[in-house]
Amino acid sequence: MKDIYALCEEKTEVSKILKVVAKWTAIFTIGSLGTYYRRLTIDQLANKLSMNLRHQYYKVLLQKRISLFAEQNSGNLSHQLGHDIYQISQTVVFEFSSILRGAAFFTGGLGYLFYTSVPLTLVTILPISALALVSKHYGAILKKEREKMSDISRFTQGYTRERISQIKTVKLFTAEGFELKKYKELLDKLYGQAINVAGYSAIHHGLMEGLGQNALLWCIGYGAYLVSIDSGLSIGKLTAFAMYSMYSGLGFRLLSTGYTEMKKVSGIYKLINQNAMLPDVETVSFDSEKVPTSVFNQGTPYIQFRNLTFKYPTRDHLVFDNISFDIKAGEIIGIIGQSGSGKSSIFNLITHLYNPTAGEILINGVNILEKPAWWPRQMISIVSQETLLFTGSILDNIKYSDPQASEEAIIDACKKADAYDFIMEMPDNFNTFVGEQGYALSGGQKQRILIARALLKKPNIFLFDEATSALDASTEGYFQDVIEKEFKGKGYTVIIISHRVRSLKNVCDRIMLIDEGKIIALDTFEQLETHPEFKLLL
Ligand SMILES: Nc1ncnc2c1ncn2[C@@H]1O[C@H](COP(=O)(O)OP(=O)(O)OP(=O)(O)O)[C@@H](O)[C@H]1O
Repeated sequence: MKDIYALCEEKTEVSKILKVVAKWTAIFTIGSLGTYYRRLTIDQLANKLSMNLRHQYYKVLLQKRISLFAEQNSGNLSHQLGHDIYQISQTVVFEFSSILRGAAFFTGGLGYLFYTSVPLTLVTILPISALALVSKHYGAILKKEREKMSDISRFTQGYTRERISQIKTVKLFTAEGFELKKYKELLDKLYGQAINVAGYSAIHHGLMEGLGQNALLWCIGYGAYLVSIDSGLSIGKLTAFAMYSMYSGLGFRLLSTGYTEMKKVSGIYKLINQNAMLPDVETVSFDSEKVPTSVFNQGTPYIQFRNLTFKYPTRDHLVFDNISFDIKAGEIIGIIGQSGSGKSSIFNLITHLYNPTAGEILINGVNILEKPAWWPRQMISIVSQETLLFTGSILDNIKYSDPQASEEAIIDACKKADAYDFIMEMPDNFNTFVGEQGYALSGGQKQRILIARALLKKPNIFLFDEATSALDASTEGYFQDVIEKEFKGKGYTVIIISHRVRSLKNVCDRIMLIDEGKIIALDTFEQLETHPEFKLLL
């Protein structure tokens, strides 16, 4: 750039000025093209990184045991998966490139400054060093404050996400006013923290700008003095010096902003990494591995619980303390017991959603706890109050259990589940949209679709957890017929949890009576009638 500054040293011919300006116009144009490609490449890189990280993190989350999801707010996890990872990727890629540019500007500029005038450089460096200290100090404070803001923001987002997904409950409790007030409180908290962050950020930027400008002023002032005492520094050199000190300043600012931003996302990354590293993982079948046929070759599955002790990870209370029982191949078993006695926990264990503290669970003699978690789940279909429908069409929901299922198989499953007729009466038949969690359907319709979905999977073991609670008496009768017609003696082992004890009488081979985690009896309905605990449930 010497030739540009030389123009300022003395009177120069217009043609020479034009030549120099034309040369530098070309250089700057190439530079701007470089900027275009740099931005494009960086953007592409950032987006690619974000996609890859999201994909990886989703994969990690899908491998976590269900207990992680019980402990964490789902809004929090999806915020991390979406917003947080995007922010990390953008920051890392953009700031890394900024840091590289900053380092080039800073070291190149500084080198030139020392080369031009050592004393002037030292005078200029003083405020820049102060700038570095200020940046470090406020960078650390800002990081903490932003982390706090991020926590509040995450909580707020999770809170509203849950309320919106449960809008029916909010409305039925006429809690709109309460919710609005609560949201305002959360927003006020968020705003308060945002103001805190803004305050520190403003101080940081104000000081940086003030010190930066002073650095330039001191440089020019001292430079003018050096020119006035004929120290060998010309006006042209001083102009060049001022330009390069601005480059160094810009380089420094890029470095310091890059550092602050990297620190900011490192906090967010730490939280994500904490979740990712949680040890409670299970083996997931991403490649649709199959349970070896040898297990099926042994025929209809029989199930054995051996000396099983279990507690939920978040509780100290033992749900089961050393229980054992056998379910024979092809049996239809009913489970009854007071609320909280442990009925659903048996399903949670057979499906290996949770690990027992001690004992064994055997299916056809194979201890499922020694197998990957997907192993028993592949053999089991479960219909429960907790399994919900996804946003999408009826067909999407039914095919979820077997995306490759033929139309014939789908219709067959729907007919067996008594779902076919009502689906055909829907405005778009199988393509009817069911809304989030199946809002656009009645409770009974939802459950029939769930049963059709479970049937389509063609499992060996069926688990029904209060599956008939939303069905009317006639449909429930039909459901019992289905169980008898489709399951009894057809190579399935079936377990049904029900509060409607009498409804199990004709369907089940045996009934398991549980009380506070203890198996009181596992016998025929008639035999159970002698138990006082059984009478309480009738
Ligand atoms: N995810 C969980 N985390 C911690 N404790 C749980 C969890 N699920 C159930 N429990 C506790 O385990 C015990 C047994 O619960 P379980 O759901 O198995 O009972 P249940 O007989 O199916 O009850 P209900 O008939 O009311 O559905 C209860 O004390 C319950 O509070």
